[in-house]
Amino acid sequence: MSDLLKGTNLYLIGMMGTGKTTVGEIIAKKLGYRFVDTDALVEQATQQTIPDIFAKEGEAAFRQIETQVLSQVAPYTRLVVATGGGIVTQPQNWSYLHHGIVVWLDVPLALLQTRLKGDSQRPLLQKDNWIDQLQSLSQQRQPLYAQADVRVAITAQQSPKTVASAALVAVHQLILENPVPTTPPAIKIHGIEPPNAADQN
Ligand SMILES: Nc1ncnc2c1ncn2[C@@H]1O[C@H](COP(=O)(O)OP(=O)(O)O)[C@@H](O)[C@H]1O
Ligand SMILES: O=C(O)C1=C[C@@H](OP(=O)(O)O)[C@@H](O)[C@H](O)C1
Ligand SMILES: [Mg+2]
Repeated sequence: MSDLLKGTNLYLIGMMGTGKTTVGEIIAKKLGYRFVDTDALVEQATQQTIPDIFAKEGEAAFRQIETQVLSQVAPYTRLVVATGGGIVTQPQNWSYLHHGIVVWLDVPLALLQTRLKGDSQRPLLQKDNWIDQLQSLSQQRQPLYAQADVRVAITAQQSPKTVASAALVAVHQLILENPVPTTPPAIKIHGIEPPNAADQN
């Protein structure tokens, strides 16, 4: 499986609470890839927690840092990247996400509510009507998550390990259908003929 991926990064997307951070680490171990989490990288870069960044600088500032972190991660290979749930909302982020294979962890709203009840680390949910907010964000983002290469539909019975296996099966299937090229395809720039692919080796 690792061979078929040829170092291509996996980006996990999905709503808060779908398990991107938890499952991403397991997938990375299974693949012999490194694991990174954009939220952790944002916290490392700013030396602030996510709740503090939202409180002191606001969501727009957080999104800018998130994009910067994503852009710095994208040139690396052999990574499983757990993203923050809102990464899909910034169109420029997609140019980085599409460097790799984008995997959507899709969890029913009711299950997300169970997992996120009492959470204090997700600033967007720190309000009395957090369930409405979760539902509204999920609805708004649905078409964005649907731009993923692969969707993994998750039920309450699936442990993180089972979800990781299901995600890898789905990615494997995708690669069998669309093999990752060994060399990038030649690009034609301003009418100049690309060199013969054989000459590039
Ligand atoms: N498959 C699963 N089964 C049960 N609990 C899970 C599963 N995946 C994640 N969780 C739990 O749900 C919560 C949110 O998981 P997390 O990995 O932080 O999600 P995300 O990074 O997508 O917001 C955590 O408490 C985690 O332990
Ligand atoms: O959905 C979102 O907008 C957010 C999701 C969080 O990450 P997780 O999806 O890992 O919880 C974190 O980036 C921040 O609180 C904003
Ligand atoms: Mg996370």
